[in-house]
Amino acid sequence: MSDASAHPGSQAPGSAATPRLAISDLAFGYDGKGGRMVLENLSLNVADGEFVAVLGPSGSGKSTLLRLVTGLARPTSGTVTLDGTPVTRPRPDIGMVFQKPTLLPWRTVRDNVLLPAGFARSAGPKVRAEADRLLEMVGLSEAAKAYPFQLSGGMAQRVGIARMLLHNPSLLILDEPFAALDAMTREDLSLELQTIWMEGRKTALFVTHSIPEAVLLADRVVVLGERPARVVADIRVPLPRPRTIETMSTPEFNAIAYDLRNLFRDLAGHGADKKKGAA
Ligand SMILES: Nc1ncnc2c1ncn2[C@@H]1O[C@H](COP(=O)(O)OP(=O)(O)OP(=O)(O)O)[C@@H](O)[C@H]1O
Repeated sequence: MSDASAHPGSQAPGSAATPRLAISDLAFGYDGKGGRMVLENLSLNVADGEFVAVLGPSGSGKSTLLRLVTGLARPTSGTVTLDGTPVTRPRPDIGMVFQKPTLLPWRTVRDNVLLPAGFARSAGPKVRAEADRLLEMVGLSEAAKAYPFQLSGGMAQRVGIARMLLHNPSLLILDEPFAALDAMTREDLSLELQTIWMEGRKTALFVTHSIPEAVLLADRVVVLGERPARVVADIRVPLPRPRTIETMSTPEFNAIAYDLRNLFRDLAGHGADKKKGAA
């Protein structure tokens, strides 16, 4: 099942195709070395321009992994390097989106997009123009002066995506960005994310609980095991791009989704009463 050796993104650091993002022998516990570890022996490489989805049982440490990759937390041991440089703090070339976009309620949509640049008053004209371009790209030009309470969940997440893109990051880190949305909006935004990723030639690491969403978007789906988590499977998704809603009804798509579903059943011990990590 594991396909780790077959893909350039899974080669060792320093090999012919040096990965953009190299996660090496990562360990992390919230209580330090003596406490119960969340991640252990976790290694994962992501190649330049690759879209990698991360699936795993609930509580296995997916969000924790993303916190380490973005520099919001430091590993107990092991390393995270981006373009050969250790990631030790949040940086402008790494853009992040979370399940809830955490918009400032007293600021307009436009100011929320401009938050990383210190709002409209302190941002220069170039950055303000970029915010307007991004708002147009995510279909929110007309809502630029609205406040977060006036937005639907999908609109709010679009603001979060535009904000993530303000400094044109080359690595996108997305933690269940569409989990709180209805099915149709979720599909629309997934395909918009694919466009943003393809047109911007970005690298993406994307956590989701949805097997179809992972297969629709990713070049590779990596699966984390139970806590302390490490990568237990690494599956290539060789479906042509751009993928569409129709892609989801092809036999190739369904075969990959089926394999992943079986893998999850194995991880959860087949029991109907056991918690499931993906749908
Ligand atoms: N700030 C924290 N302090 C202590 N323990 C934490 C903290 N944040 C998370 N944990 C624990 O670390 C483990 C991994 O949590 P994490 O949120 O990374 O998992 P996850 O795979 O993203 O979960 P889910 O799929 O449910 O979102 C869980 O057991 C959680 O209770």
